[in-house]
Amino acid sequence: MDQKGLLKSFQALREKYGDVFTIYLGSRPAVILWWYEAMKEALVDQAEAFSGRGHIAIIDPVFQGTGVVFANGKSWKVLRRFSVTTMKDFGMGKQSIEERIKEEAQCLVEELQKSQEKVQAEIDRVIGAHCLPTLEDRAKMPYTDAVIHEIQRFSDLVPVGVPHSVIKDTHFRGYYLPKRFYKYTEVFFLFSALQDPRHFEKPNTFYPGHFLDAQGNFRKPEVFIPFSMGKRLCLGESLARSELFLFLTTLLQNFSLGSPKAPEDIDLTPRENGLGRPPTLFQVRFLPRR
Ligand code: HEM
Repeated sequence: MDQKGLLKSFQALREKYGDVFTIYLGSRPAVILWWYEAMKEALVDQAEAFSGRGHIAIIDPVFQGTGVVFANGKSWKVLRRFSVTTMKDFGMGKQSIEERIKEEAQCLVEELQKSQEKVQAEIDRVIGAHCLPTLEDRAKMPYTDAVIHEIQRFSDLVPVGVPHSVIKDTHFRGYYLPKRFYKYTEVFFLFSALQDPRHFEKPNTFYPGHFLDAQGNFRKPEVFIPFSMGKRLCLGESLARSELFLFLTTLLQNFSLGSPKAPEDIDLTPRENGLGRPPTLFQVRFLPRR
């Protein structure tokens, strides 16, 4: 295994052993499921069995199995129900949360406008006119929506997501995953589904067309699952999607983004860091548009 390029090592193993295989993280077995189809079979078709949360050795001492993300069993069910209700009470998806996000986005714009940074190069990606963007605009802005989805697809920040575990004896594609492994076996889901050449025409290129049909309407391929699926589906999906839309549109309404480097000189290769793919550090300049 290449410690600095675990994902490449996984890729090589997948080519040799197929879409379901086990690796050992130290002495702990971890089952890897590759591609959307395997993930769907586990997370949706056998949702209950795969709803356990895997144990991440470095995180366990901090959370000690508490908090909705890392809890298991009854406490997870209670916490998840509580979180969903609380988020609804906070107005998730309703006007109030939209207002709050817009206020935050506006504050960010004001902060950036205060700084007198000049740009060397600029990219004009203009959305909207003079009013503040609202969530209602999203349906009328298929290209913007496609760009946002393509940013998420292309960056594929955490391709392995958060590990799961099986909470009962489980048969999966001819393999047996016993419950007694519950505390010892992680199941990782490779979100590299986002780079699947069978579903995305140009998987290694930033291409918003992946999310547009021939008429330019927004379309979301079924395999686009950066928020996972099934019982552990990200609780913040709706909030995160609202934020991404309102922040990006508000920023681009007020600024053109520029880079001191020519576009062709910008290296988009992510820094591979363990199981994540954080982007390289970029210098970005914001040029006020008025
Ligand atoms: C672009 C932003 C985000 C992405 C891509 C993302 C992605 C994910 C993923 C992949 C998981 C693991 C799902 C699984 O175990 O199968 C997750 C879990 C979770 N996310 Fe997010 N998330 C985002 C933002 C947020 C935000 C803003 C919140 C809070 C408001 C949030 C709250 C949670 C919670 C509570 C869980 C644990 C759910 C559970 O274990 O039952 N996320 N997220």
